[in-house]
Amino acid sequence: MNDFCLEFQNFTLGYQGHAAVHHLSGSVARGSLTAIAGANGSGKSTLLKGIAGILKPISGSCAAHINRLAYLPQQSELDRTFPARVIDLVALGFWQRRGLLGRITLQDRAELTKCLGAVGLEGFEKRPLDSLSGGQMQRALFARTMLQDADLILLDEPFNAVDARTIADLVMLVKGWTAEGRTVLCVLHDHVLVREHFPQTLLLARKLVSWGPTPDVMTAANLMRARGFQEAWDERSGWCEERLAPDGHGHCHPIIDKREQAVAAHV
Ligand SMILES: Nc1ncnc2c1ncn2[C@@H]1O[C@H](COP(=O)(O)OP(=O)(O)OP(=O)(O)O)[C@@H](O)[C@H]1O
Repeated sequence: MNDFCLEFQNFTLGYQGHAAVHHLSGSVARGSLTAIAGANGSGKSTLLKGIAGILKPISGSCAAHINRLAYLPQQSELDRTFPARVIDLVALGFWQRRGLLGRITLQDRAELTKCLGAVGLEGFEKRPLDSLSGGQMQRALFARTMLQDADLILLDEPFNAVDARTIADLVMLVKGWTAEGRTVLCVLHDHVLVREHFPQTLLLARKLVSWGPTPDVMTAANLMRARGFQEAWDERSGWCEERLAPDGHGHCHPIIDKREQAVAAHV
């Protein structure tokens, strides 16, 4: 197997032909734990959606050398009013193995109970989802992720609005996954958490600012560069234009570049 789990080549993603992540190239090592950091609107969720295949690239590619992928979106994207119980949500983790209409075996049931125990939700099987606290919901989603038995796990702000104890428990689980050889990419806003627990960081400001070992990436200079790029990038000027090159191939042209250079020159 390839030592790399993901390989990006000029990977460019966006909406309605406008790029939100520009020309990303590089590789993610198998079994690595990477934080994806950046300001609001810097393209972090867009990147995860591109890796998960929910969003098709405008240009470039992302080669995933994996068997199974698990993607945990932001909680705000989930509908908790759906009349379902914890067991129904967590059992969805089996669908890649059993199919959507597949029967859950006794062994599956035991595995599910074990995963609920691992996230501290023993006995919660029959609780309706809308009765869970934010932290309990996040624990249930982590249990579902565990059941997916994926070799690439994408987490979008999994520690938002959960207390310190829940964060500590969930971080332990994530570290356990990478110890098992799984690769984890995690969108995070909390720089303290990033520095403390994530060996690798990818810092985005719609384009790549820096990527590598966390102490090398999370420097004051890089964070200032990221902020500078982001501030320069207002909604009007931030979009890429899809242009046709003379050979007829579409090309994503970041019209912000001159403004970025101007801002970067001042920081
Ligand atoms: N469905 C969509 N349609 C159009 N534009 C979108 C869509 N989703 C995101 N965008 C835009 O793409 C840009 C990047 O958004 P994205 O959600 O990836 O940022 P983010 O770094 O995850 O932000 P946050 O930290 O606020 O969650 C933003 O300008 C956003 O408004």
